[in-house]
Amino acid sequence: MKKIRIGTRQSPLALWQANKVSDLLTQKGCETEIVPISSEGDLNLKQPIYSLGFTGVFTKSLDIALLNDKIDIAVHSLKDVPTVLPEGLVLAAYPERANAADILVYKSEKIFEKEVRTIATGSLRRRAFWLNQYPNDQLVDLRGNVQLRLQKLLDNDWDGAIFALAGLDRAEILEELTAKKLHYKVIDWMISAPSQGILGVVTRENYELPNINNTECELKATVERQFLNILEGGCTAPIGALVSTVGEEQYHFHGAILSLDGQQKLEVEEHFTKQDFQNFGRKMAEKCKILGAEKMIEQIKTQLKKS
Ligand SMILES: NCc1[nH]cc(CCC(=O)O)c1CC(=O)O
Repeated sequence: MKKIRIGTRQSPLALWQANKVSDLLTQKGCETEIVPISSEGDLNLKQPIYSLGFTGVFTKSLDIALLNDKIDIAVHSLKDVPTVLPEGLVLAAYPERANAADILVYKSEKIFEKEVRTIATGSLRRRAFWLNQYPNDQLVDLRGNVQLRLQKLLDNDWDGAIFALAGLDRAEILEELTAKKLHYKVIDWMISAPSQGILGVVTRENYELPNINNTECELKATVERQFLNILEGGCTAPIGALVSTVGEEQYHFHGAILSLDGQQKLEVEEHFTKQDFQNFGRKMAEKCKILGAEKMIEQIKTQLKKS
């Protein structure tokens, strides 16, 4: 059998993820080769992500490598993968999900007593959720891979920054925080990004990938991404969605859309069973629309165009 060429971004987190998929394929008896490729989202760190002008800032160069047959599969953090893939490419496997939570990394326990905090994040969703909870806080933009972002937190006079627990865990940085005199806490009231923590493997449509899929992850990803796809319709909006397992073939959905300033929040929450998962993301998105989500999206689009 031919070697499977695994395309990945070059950040330590991306390489960890690619190696994870490589191990799974090796266990299936395949030979693999890691092919690092740089992405627009990694090269351009000056502009906020949403202002780069297209979705897929982290995935585009890997999509092109796939379509040009330079690689056989691309490994991504699924939350970076747009809900609609380029013609000819498909999501072929969802191998695992790490903890989906967002965490606050901070410098001092006094942060919780302050009246006004300065919090760094590059994510519209994290910013909006944070402002919803702490309307007086200052939010500053923060870009770069997780190592770079941690360094920027240390170099600046900010109180804290928000990260995906999965990212710090996989890049093996959680253990390093104490040595850097940093603390962290799960932000349990923040709804994570659709498919946060899930690994996604993209291939060409006709490519035969050995089975490394995890059907539980696929179910969760499908529901969360369907919710996102139907609500956002091609814009970048503060949207959270998380499916949790509550029993055998029993799940809980929690989703929300917020205004950019965090002042408005539409939240939906419901249980469902495996039998109903195919259309459940859509059902929850329609429920948000009835509550007024479309008007919020229009406002967000207008505000983002102006900024
Ligand atoms: N946009 C960057 C990105 N893409 C995926 C992760 C973390 C891993 C994951 O959520 O799967 C991160 C870092 C972060 O959000 O702090």
